Amino acid sequence: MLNDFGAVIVAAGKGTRMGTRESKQYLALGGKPIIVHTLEVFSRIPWLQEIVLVTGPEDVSRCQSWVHEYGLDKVSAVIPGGSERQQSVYQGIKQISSEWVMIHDGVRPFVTLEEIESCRDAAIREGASVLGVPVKDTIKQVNGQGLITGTPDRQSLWAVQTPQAFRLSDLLSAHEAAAKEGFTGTDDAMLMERAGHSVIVVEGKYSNIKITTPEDLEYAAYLQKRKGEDKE
Ligand SMILES: Nc1ccn([C@@H]2O[C@H](COP(=O)(O)OP(=O)(O)OP(=O)(O)O)[C@@H](O)[C@H]2O)c(=O)n1
Ligand SMILES: C[C@](O)(CO)[C@H](O)COP(=O)(O)O
Repeated sequence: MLNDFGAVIVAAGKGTRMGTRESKQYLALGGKPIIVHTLEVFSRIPWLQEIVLVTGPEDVSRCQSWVHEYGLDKVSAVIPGGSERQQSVYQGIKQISSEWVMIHDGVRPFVTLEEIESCRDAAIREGASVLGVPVKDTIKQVNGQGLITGTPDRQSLWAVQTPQAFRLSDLLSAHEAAAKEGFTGTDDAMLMERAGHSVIVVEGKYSNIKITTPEDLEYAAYLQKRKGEDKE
């Protein structure tokens, strides 16, 4: 099929910055695990062919049960990830059979269909795309002693989110090159940039938060409530 898309949802992290005993992607939000909310958003996308869910090795079976319990029929595989996000993504993309792939963090449950479609359209048009938002703060470069060493021009700074969308073959090669060179990046666009690809940023929304630290949970609860009210 032309321009067919799959998604890899990565959820194999330990949530060290959250500090809860249960990894953050399994914490309940409005009565359901955060990861289920994220999977539900992608499961409702009519043009998406397949979803690969990457979890911690010890969580594969409970995630498989949620896939059945919540009727997440687009999930084609639930597989174990690696110790770094990059390894988890690589394991996931090896299972994708579509021409294009979107990578999304399992802990970004508030992404909307509109944002996902903007990201998809930009990838088809430009070859690779990521969602992002202009930074609101002034950003400083600071050295190990706490001294400011620079203030980059804010006009050029964006906080990058997921999804990030790529041609599968390009992303596989970029991951393989990074692994060969021992490079670890914090997102997939970084690997594509290193491999010489142009990646376009599509303006998303500030509400597409990555649930990372305890204060994010309160904001997530607020966003979830607002989402429920919007549906009423
Ligand atoms: N080895 C890893 C590390 C991260 N992730 C996933 O990548 C996403 C973004 O990562 P982050 O928020 O950094 O999650 P954690 O690694 O779990 O958090 P921390 O860095 O605080 O430990 C999350 O959905 C996380 O589960 C993953 O699949 N495999
Ligand atoms: C991919 C990402 O969500 C973009 O903001 C982010 O880079 C993940 O990195 P983290 O530092 O592991 O949260």
